[in-house]
Amino acid sequence: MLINLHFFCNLRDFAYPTMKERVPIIITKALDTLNRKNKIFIKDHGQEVADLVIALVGRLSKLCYEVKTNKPLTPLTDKAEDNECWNRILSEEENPCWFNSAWLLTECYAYRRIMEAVMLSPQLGFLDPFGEQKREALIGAMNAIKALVRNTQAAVKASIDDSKSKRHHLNQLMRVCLWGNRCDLSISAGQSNTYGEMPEIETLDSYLLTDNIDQVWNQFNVARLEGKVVLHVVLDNAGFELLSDFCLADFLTSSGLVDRIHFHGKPLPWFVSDVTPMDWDWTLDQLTNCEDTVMQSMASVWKQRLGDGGPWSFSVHDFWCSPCDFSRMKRYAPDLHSILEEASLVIFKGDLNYRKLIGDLKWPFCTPFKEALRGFQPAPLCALRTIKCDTVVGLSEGQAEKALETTGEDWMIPGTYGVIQFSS
Ligand SMILES: O=P(O)(O)OC[C@@]1(O)O[C@H](CO)[C@@H](O)[C@@H]1O
Ligand SMILES: [Mn+2]
Repeated sequence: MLINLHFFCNLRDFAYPTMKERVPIIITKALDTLNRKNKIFIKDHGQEVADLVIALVGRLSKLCYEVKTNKPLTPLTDKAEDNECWNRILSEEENPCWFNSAWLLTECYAYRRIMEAVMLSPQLGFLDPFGEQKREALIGAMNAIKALVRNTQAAVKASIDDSKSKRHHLNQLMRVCLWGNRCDLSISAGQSNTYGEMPEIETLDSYLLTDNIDQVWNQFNVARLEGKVVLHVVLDNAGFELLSDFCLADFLTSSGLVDRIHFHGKPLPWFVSDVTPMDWDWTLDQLTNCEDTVMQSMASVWKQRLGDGGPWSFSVHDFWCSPCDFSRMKRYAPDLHSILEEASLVIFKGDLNYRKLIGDLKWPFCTPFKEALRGFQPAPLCALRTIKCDTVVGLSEGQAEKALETTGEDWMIPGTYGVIQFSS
């Protein structure tokens, strides 16, 4: 059994610079944004709310100081639904503090404390400390999105009654969905890192370390023989990545490969870029109201599919914003686990979801993906993940060493490499 193989804040692990530098930068960027918009808050919401935002900024500065000076992790004091679960988990830790507790706990706790600071003033319920960054990122990605939407339409047309073409375009769009995960504001500590035009997807294949697309294709066909094909997508980042998820979903639905798709978002602003219900609605509104008629019509179809009785649906669950890795889902969120059990396939997007799939443990690189799941298998699942922290499994002998040699010691940090890993 793996013991003490969690990430802690020692100099060797990426956990250290994340907690020492990047999380304080992310908190500071959030409070700076709120400070800068004080006049807008007065204009839009009145002096009382603006004063509450000033108090919020004070709470965020205090949180930043606590992180930097390695203070104890304190129980949550807001009245949110997940408060009791969070405080139970914290109470199970022995003297938890920022630099001595497991990284997965402390990093998730940091984002939950940011939202505690907001939710302590119920009148600020409308506030997303990362909203401005996510909106700017989407607007900055509009050219790439215009190209992607057109490519998706062409893929659907080319795939009608042509299984070989369907297979080829699935391959393409799964890759776009994977590499779209590089666009994440937490790793860049808020610097927008969206693409201009999406680079030719094949040129990125040399960075794709595991490609289980054949098993994904096979799973769709096996599920088709058994009846309805139901896909669940556990979303990650808003902006370009969410559009790549929408386009993959559009292709799968329009080509008849999949009958129903359920998307899982986050109930709270999370790791800067993650998709909240507000991001979901705002993104669809941006596209249906933009001047580009192709995007407008595509997004209108998506909105119809999300309507009553449509084939698409969206929901959130507190568990996605808990510090629990997914092997604990059955115990901490049995309702969510049984929802996933209905799926023909569950796609998990991004790095944090991948860390939770494998317990954020320091596995040997060649550990089989299924072994690293440690029993978490509500349904056949596929991880689409660009590597942004120092753990990965399912590699073949020598791959990690080659990547290290080619790219240098930080090869696992900026999302340069990716994996498409399937387990059933
Ligand atoms: O889940 P995502 O959006 O792909 O990445 C989340 C992330 O940016 O945050 C953590 C480090 O701060 C890592 O898991 C990863 O770098
Ligand atoms: Mn994310």
